[in-house]
Amino acid sequence: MSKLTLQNIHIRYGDNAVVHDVSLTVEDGQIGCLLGPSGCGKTTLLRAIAGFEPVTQGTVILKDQVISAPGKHLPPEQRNIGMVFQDYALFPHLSIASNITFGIHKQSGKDKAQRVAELLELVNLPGYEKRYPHELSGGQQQRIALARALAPRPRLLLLDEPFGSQDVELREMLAREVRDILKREGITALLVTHDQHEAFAMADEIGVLQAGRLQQWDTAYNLYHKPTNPFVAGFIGQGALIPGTVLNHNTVMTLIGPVQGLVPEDCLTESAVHVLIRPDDLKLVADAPRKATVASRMFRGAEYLYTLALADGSQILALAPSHQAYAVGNTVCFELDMQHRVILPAN
Ligand SMILES: Nc1ncnc2c1ncn2[C@@H]1O[C@H](COP(=O)(O)OP(=O)(O)OP(=O)(O)O)[C@@H](O)[C@H]1O
Repeated sequence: MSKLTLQNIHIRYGDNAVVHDVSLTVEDGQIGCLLGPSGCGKTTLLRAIAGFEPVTQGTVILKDQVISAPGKHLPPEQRNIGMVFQDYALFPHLSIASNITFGIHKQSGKDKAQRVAELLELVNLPGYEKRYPHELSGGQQQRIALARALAPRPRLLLLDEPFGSQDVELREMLAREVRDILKREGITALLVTHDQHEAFAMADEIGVLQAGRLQQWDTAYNLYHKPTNPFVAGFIGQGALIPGTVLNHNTVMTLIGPVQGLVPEDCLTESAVHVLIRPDDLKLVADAPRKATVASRMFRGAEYLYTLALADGSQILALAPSHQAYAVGNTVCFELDMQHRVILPAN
């Protein structure tokens, strides 16, 4: 398996530039993910890596080999890259064994049968050789699609919204299962999704894309706890950015009082900043000087997620046990119990 490197990739469709200066590395045996809203260019990047779109500028390198660059384009069939799509596209009239061996027709019958048995074992469906796709659940069919993509021992596996057609509850579980399979095989992979739970469940590193630009390439933990810009702070997890003014290198004054945290070096005293407040940074209590009004609430089983309106109309989120319920319109008191210390420049 192989390391994947994208260096300063730009991609256009005619006059329309859709990917701007994207650079990233997925190390050998690691699982990377491109995460972002619809239309941000995720599939376009994946198609460029697979060789279905040329790059306008930049270089795609797979295991020390330049496979795409302006004026250089290795055809998709020579890249040895496997792909898994949302609709898994198994051939309905072929058995599971024939579906899996579809891409390895050069091997002998005995080698193929051995590879099929090995892959069915790997995806936890041993003995399914003679079945047909319609006899399998959606999740099982997706695992067969994975086995088919792995059959020719690709250098890299690309997965485009692979669990998009599954129930939300199933997706995270499948993502975990597929991660375990890829890790067992030591496969380098790049996943594309707009579902952050899927990304968290599967990837070692995640890139957040917005309008064709990579905003941050990092671990799930860092994206949540250390976002480097307002887009990532708002896109990953839940929370609100509230305005503040820098008091000193370690303190920002906000509407809900002073917040301690490392102020970015380029934010001078008295300059305007934003402070990220996640729902778990707030504790609702019986009495405290800080007050807000319940604007709305959502039942989450063990907890309610409250949207609270502050005096100036800005909103923050808070989690509280559901047995301790507050109605919409109620005034609540809260304390700050800052788990996150994210302060970002205001512009
Ligand atoms: N073949 C094409 N010709 C012209 N424009 C295209 C083509 N394919 C995609 N686009 C445009 O490029 C942009 C990026 O599309 P892309 O499919 O890469 O987004 P995406 O992030 O994968 O979205 P989604 O999550 O909805 O699949 C969009 O504005 C889209 O309309």
